[in-house]
Amino acid sequence: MRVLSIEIKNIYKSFKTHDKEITALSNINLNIETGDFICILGPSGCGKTTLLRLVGGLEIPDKGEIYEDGSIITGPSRERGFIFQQYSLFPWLNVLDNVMFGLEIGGSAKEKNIYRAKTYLKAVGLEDTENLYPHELSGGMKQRVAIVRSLVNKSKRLLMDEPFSAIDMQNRHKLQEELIRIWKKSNNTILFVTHDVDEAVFLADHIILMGKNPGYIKKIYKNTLERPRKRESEEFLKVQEKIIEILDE
Ligand SMILES: Nc1ncnc2c1ncn2[C@@H]1O[C@H](COP(=O)(O)OP(=O)(O)OP(=O)(O)O)[C@@H](O)[C@H]1O
Repeated sequence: MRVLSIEIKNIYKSFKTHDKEITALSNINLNIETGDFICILGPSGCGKTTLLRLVGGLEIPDKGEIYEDGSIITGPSRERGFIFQQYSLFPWLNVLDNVMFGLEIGGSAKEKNIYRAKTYLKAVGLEDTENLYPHELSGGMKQRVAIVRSLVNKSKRLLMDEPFSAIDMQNRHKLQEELIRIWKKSNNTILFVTHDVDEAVFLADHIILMGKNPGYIKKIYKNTLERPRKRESEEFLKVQEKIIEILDE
């Protein structure tokens, strides 16, 4: 049986600026099942980041509720690991300490966490970087460390806001493949904001297509392409075309 992980009910969110009020999101409803890979796709300003921040508990809705495992989200939690476009590592800590930040620092729990951290770092090809500092890493390596940090923190949900957009295409594709591998193993629920159709089609089970003024959900597209997905396949291109068509409507 599939279990609901996040339930978004009738959400409205606006922001006041010095001279006007902007409605960022209007009447958003969405059910996300445990283990689902969701991509949120839409034009600039349609409220993708706002929606992710609401789920993260970093913003409070004006109206409506968001539930996590049946309880209303009222603030941030370790259950939800946030990964931003801007690298969110502490520059004064090395890779291992960044990954371990916030975890128990004593006794057998520490030993276990170090073991977990090292195992995950190895899984994403970062086993030789434990003692390096963020400025010594590439953008892709920094995002891998941020993902590992969420996993070591046992976040059941990863909230990712255009995490690979500053990374060159070849490495971006590699990171997408790694993320799929990690996701399959962990059964995490992932919400991934992107403005890149190719990325959404490659990653998502469900693509949330948004429109703007004010931000709303245009369509929830169920992406049934078989995995591993091949960008050059006819089916992949067809889904891409379909998505672009809906966005342009
Ligand atoms: N803190 C804020 N104060 C005022 N307005 C805001 C704030 N955050 C977001 N907005 C406005 O809400 C709307 C949605 O913004 P949001 O960043 O969620 O969109 P987005 O789809 O993520 O855009 P992009 O793809 O450009 O990152 C925009 O009009 C934006 O200007």
